Amino acid sequence: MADTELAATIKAALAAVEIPGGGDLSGYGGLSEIIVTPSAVAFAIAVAPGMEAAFGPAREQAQLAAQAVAGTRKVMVSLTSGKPPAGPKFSHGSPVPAGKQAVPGIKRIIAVGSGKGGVGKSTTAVNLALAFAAEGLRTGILDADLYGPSIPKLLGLEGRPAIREDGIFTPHSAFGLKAMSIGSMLNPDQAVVWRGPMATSALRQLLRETDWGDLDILVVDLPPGTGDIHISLFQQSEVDGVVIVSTPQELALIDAKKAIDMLRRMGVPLLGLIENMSYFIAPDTGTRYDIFGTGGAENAARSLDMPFLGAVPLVMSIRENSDIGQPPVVSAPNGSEAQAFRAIATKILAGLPALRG
Ligand SMILES: Nc1ncnc2c1ncn2[C@@H]1O[C@H](COP(=O)(O)OP(=O)(O)OP(=O)(O)O)[C@@H](O)[C@H]1O
Repeated sequence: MADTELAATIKAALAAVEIPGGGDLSGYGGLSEIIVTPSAVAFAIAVAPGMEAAFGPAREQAQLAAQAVAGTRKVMVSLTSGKPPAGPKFSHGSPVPAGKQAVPGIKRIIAVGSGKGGVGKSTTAVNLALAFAAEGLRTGILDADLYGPSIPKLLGLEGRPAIREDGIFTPHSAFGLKAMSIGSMLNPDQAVVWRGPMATSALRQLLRETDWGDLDILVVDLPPGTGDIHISLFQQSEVDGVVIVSTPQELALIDAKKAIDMLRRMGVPLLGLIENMSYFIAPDTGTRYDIFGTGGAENAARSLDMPFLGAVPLVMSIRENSDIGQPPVVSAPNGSEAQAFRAIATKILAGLPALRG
């Protein structure tokens, strides 16, 4: 069944779920969009404060009704309370929709995603965060790639984050960034097997139970693709925008397009596409080789009607310095790699709406 068809079938099935005060869930204004991904189905029921317990049975019935038609996909139904339901979909300038909560002290959140793994998403996230800090912004980075956390290595973080007496994490400090990663809480060789609810609750804790202080911007390094973590982050938090990293190959771009399509359907603002490992600079001669052709990601961005934010070359020094926890933006701030990341960061900042509150 196509995703849209499945969402419609689930919505129809929710007509059998009665809600407090009369009426059925299918026609209820607080029912969110039903998000269908290859492995999951998620939606939220927004209720007025104090009505959570009354809506509990409806949530359970909704879960069963959706699971009955969702096949092997995992169904996640969350009950959220806050502002009254309904109203326009999230967009800048409009109030925060029901269920989405700003993180106190953090003015802007941008997430870095990719269609497939290994395209340099985490490297980009770290260097963009450092470039924002170099612009004078108080910046944090959150490693939400719980299945393959690489921020500790990229920033050379050592040890576990301190935990205050009230259970709140104190983030690591690295090159002027505040940084949190589940990676610093695991043994180096520990295989991470997160089941969906565990992963989403771990993300919630890392984001909301960390003493970030006052930040102008928090960069979130997402897992590749789209899954539970994305759904949970975008449903629960006000994310100002997502940048997508892709390499120029056709296959990587196809995956990037799929992720972009899914994010659009979640109503997440897309800030633009970055092409990483775009071209190769020979270390001995400095000659540029367009090994994958040119303009692939730029054309893809145009066809997707989203900004192209810039290209980062494939350079040995990026890999070498990243592997030893010395990202180019701080280890060689005047080098061409650092300049490439800084130019992209400037473009992202120019495209962001004014600071919240
Ligand atoms: N522009 C670049 N030039 C050379 N090497 C790069 C470049 N960008 C990333 N790399 C290297 O490619 C590897 C993968 O990068 P990274 O971990 O950032 O990718 P990712 O997309 O976050 O991967 P994952 O799916 O594991 O999260 C790393 O070894 C990194 O140092």
